Amino acid sequence: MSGQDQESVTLRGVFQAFIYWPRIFRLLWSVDRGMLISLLGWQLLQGIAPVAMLLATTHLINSVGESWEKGIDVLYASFVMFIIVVIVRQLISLVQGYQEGLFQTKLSNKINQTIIEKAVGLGLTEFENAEVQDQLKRAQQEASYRPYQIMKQMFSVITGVVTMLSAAGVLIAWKWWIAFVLILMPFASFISFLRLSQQQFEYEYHRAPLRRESWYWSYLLTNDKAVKEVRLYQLGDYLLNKYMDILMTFFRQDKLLARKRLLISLIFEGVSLTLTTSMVLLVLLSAFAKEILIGNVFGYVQAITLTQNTSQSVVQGLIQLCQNNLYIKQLFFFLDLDSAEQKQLSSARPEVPPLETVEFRNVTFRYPGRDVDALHNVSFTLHRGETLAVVGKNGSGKSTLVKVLTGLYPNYAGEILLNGEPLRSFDLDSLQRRVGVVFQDFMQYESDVRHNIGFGNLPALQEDDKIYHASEQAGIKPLLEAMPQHLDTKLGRWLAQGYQLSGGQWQRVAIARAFFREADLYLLDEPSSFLDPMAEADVFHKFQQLLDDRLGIFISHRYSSVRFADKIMVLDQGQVVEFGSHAELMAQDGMYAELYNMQVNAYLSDNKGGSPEDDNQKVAVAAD
Ligand SMILES: Nc1ncnc2c1ncn2[C@@H]1O[C@H](COP(=O)(O)OP(=O)(O)OP(=O)(O)O)[C@@H](O)[C@H]1O
Repeated sequence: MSGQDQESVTLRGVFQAFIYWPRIFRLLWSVDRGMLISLLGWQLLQGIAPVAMLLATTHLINSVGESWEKGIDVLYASFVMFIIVVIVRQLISLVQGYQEGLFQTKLSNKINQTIIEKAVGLGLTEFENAEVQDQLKRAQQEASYRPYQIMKQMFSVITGVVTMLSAAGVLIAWKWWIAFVLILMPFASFISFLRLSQQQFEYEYHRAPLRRESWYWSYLLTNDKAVKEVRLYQLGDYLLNKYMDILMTFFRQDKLLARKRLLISLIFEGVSLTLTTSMVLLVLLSAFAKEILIGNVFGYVQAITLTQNTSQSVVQGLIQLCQNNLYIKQLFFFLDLDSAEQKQLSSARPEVPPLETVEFRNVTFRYPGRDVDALHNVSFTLHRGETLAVVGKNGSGKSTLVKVLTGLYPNYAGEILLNGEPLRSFDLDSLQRRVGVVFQDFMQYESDVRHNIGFGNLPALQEDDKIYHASEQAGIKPLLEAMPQHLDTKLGRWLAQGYQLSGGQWQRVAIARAFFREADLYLLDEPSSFLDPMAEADVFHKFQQLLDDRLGIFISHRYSSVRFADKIMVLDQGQVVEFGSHAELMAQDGMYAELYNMQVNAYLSDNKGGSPEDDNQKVAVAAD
């Protein structure tokens, strides 16, 4: 973790975090300045209200005695004034509550939007980094309410100070030192409580990875995808225990803190109660000695408790402000993350022109934290109208090649050239608009068919003919036509009346999504892993047609499809070990020929005596 984070856990860091206040103010201001100003106004009035109540009550009680001499009108006048103060106070509180609720929602929406915008802007390597994920989690967890709390606490400190000073004013007129003691007393607890808050923050800070882990266990226990394995392997109790272990760790820490807080509170409450009761006794004795009126007994006792309570709440407010400072720092820390990858790719650059050639020139890429290259000196050239099949064992770098080519991992060495110009010199978005891709771990969107396919080309989302055309190319048009609401049929299990598809059908939807994009370059990463041999042959046939004047790269372990590609590249441990057409590679009798023959022989030995049908079909069945 960075030095900045460690620093925040010290007491000095608590105060240093006040530097974020101007930013918090700007944030609050940007949400709704009018509402912010009026909330501040209400808060000031709220601060004066208790003392106005106190004075009105004192006046009311004293007016009883006055009315004996001056008549009943004096009493009525005080009573009316009292009622007005009560009504105004209630009204202020209601209006303030209403506005606060609205403002809180607006603020929380704005912050969540800002966090998500930041997360979306991160590069893939950054996004896959566990530390960045922890920071995101910390920011998300605190963000929706901390800035609001800070604002509320600032307000309540202001209100508290106004109330405290006005209540103390009542006492100063009588005995100034009482006000002085009452105001200063709670400040003695400031450092102890602050340390406690700091400890709580430290616990919270280190909880981020554990929270993610606990979230994952609970996700496995409650998600419909995981439920089959969890049931069958009887993982339920084991996972639940893991989940509960984490929760219990949190609970033990919280309990320890709660005990400390109880102890400190007991000590300070004891001292403060002794002092306050002594002062109340002093008021009573003064009344007994006829130094003050009965109405003033009420006024002074109220002023003592009000001053004591408000100075205590001012101190509590300050402590919470300091504590929230620490949390808010996490939010800004995440928002200030320097996304090197995005910067590298998002500065103003020319658009990618229609693609004619794609060339890899000695491309090398290594994942962060790894000590071997996932791609090492990979070179090849592909022209418009050609298809390239990439084959190789598991972990040989095939999927990485797709991700590097689409700009998801920009930190590669060597050069990727588009029409002879470096990929890095182009605008990334414009490249991605020219690419249709099916990832190995393609998405299954819990939405309707229209969106599942339409996400491939959002501007054409409402163009039913085009969606049907893409679905035809992916071989699922008859399925869509048979669905109850056709393109508006919801897919998956999360939504009500969701229509669940088989693995292969989902994969074809993903293929339709890629085909729906009017792309120059299609990248299919094991697009037939879930498909039956007939479906696979059908999809590849359509793929070849689609690629008539475009570029296509597909990754497959099924040699029945691979053999028809114009070029075949064999990767082994990130390096190109063979390159050529099917015939050329078979003639070389190297790794490709070995893998190809292995699949054919496996099929043939399983089907001895069967009629010699289409060779393509045999290999397809043998594959995977
Ligand atoms: N996100 C990642 N972070 C770190 N290492 C990764 C990541 N993805 C893949 N790797 C590593 O990079 C290497 C190449 O992985 P890649 O997914 O490109 O292989 P592949 O040829 O597509 O394998 P498969 O046939 O199993 O799909 C592997 O050693 C893998 O462990």
